[in-house]
Amino acid sequence: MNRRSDEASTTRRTMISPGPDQPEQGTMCLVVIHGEGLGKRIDVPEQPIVIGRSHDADLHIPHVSVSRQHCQVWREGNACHVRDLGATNRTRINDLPVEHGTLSDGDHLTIGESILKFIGEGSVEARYHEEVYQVATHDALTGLCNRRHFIEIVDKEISRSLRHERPLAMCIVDVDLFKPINDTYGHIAGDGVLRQIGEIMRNHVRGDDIAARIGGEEFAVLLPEAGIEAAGTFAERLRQAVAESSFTLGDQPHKLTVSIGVAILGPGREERSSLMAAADSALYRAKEGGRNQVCTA
Ligand SMILES: Nc1nc2c(ncn2[C@@H]2O[C@H](COP(=O)(O)OP(=O)(O)OP(=O)(O)O)[C@@H](O)[C@H]2O)c(=O)[nH]1
Repeated sequence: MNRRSDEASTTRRTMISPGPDQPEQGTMCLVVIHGEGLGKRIDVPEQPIVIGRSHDADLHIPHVSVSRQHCQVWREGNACHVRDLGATNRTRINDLPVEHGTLSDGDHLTIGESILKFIGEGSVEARYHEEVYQVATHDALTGLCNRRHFIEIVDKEISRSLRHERPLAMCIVDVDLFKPINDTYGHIAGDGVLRQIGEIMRNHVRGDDIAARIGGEEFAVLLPEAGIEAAGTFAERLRQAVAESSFTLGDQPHKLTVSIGVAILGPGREERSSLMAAADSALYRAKEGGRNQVCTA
């Protein structure tokens, strides 16, 4: 028997994987592939949506080269239409300035110095961009929004609340005495605690509320349409839920608490920095007051 046929008779083939799952058919969308807003993605609906520098734009690109209301896009059947809204830097499709045009799969739409790629319906690429965007905007440990994404949402919600004269509240949540947990049980156990607190937060926010991990053991929740009373009630429920939970550390059940600072948008607090500073100083008072409590600004 020659060597070649010997190998052939003993070689086994192992199927490691049948291949990727059948990708879901994505809807048509635009993804920022260059410049400010990198990774942002927006579906193209039938109702026109606005891309621009304004916080009110459906796709907000905060860069000086982008006009406040730069262009509109909408779908009609399988076609994606674009209309320039009189932008100083005219909207371009595949680098040609347009007043009105349609996009085909893979076309580039230039908005100021940002370039968006159009991905037609059913393209596998849409899913890839969704996953990249998810990674870029979420915290890997807890799955909540990351700080950068949270800040973008806060800016947008502040602008919406001021325009419509609607309430907006922010809670900053800090784990009490977390350092001793790390020191006693190690960082991996500490990470497990953060993950569990993230899960409790996810179970408590609803609708349009946004929960985020904004620092090591610091979390935040933005509550659109909530005044001080509603936000305080939410924060108290969250505080209780954490206090009533059991955390396993070193194979033993443990109790943990959080302190929460709450602030609402209002005079002197009409910017992200002042709103966050107010929630932060309320949190400081909660810590000073003995922890495991909610303080409002
Ligand atoms: N396991 C883990 N620990 C982290 C992470 N980020 C920050 N920390 C730790 O979080 C701890 C924060 O401790 P401090 O800010 O001193 O506060 P504290 O012990 O929680 O006390 P109070 O806030 O006053 O109640 C530090 O030990 C950091 O090392 C993380 O991602 N994972």
